[in-house]
Amino acid sequence: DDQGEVSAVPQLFDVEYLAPVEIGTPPQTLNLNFDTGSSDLWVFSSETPERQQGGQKLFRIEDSTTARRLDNHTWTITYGDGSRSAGNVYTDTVSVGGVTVFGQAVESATSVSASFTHDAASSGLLGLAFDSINQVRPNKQKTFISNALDSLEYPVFTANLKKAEPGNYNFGFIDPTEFTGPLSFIPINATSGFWQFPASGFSISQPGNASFANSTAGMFVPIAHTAIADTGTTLLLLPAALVQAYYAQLPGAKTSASEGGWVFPCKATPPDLVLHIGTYRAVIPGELVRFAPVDTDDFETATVCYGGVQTANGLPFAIYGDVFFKAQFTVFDVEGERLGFAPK
Ligand SMILES: O=C(CCCl)NNC1=[NH+]CCN1
Repeated sequence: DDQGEVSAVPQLFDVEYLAPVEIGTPPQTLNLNFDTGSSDLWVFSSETPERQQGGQKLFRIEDSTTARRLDNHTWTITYGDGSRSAGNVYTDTVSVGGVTVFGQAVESATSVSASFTHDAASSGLLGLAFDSINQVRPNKQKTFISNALDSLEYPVFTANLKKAEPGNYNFGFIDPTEFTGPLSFIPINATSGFWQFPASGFSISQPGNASFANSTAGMFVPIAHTAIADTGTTLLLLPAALVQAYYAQLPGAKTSASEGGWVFPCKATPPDLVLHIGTYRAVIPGELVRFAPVDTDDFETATVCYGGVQTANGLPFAIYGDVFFKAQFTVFDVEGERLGFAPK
């Protein structure tokens, strides 16, 4: 009964979290973006045009004695942020933190969009959503976690991301030292292929006063919404009405056309945001909302800061991205189709 742990290293301003993945024989280690919002494992490879490469470490297919071409199969994907990639399909041996899958579909990029080209640190993505939204055709392929599930001690994986320091993903076990208090589980709806769940609204609490969050003092704002748990998205993208009501509690907060979202004075301390998920109260500390400096490249000198909470524009659901996972330890219960949350 297998289990594994892998470090999740944040890139600048926690824009994404990369974890090492071993592919092929002998193993080639690539740092991939673990993405619970998609279901394809794709890599920059020896088939990626040089003009679309930007310094990424490549999967050298010809150097792997166990790589096998999946003939007449291709893939193409477009992510929620408009980034895209496409290519050919191989199967090979893939290991994450000691958990090994033989015959894993490894999607080789023959085309990537500019945002991937300009992201030198990421050699691709490892999808952790459900198989139904895998983009390989004519026959969909299974995700790493789907292939690994029967070999895991428990059919789960967990996310423990941190602000500006490495966190970790665990496969096959729940480490009780990574969270405080009891886990609170909610059922998810996997029909759309995502880790999708309902949330009922939010309340505000003053920083560092979580107990206040549960009192009547922190007025509950009943803006119900559907959300997906998505480690591949950087920010916490919520319904416009909810975001407006939250930033109304932060003096000087405003939307900026030039910055493309909500900004506020860096010297302000944003209130904690308490998201109501069933009976669970997910506290997002205000310091996570102070996401990045805008007018300089460090928080000490910047006067304008970009919010970690932004509007989920034109999407059919809210996206609980990395800002959420920096505050909440999360269990992805694949077999049980449940999410478990706990403070940490
Ligand atoms: O595509 C989404 C949103 C699904 Cl609605 N998340 N995953 C991701 N990977 C790269 C950019 N974003």
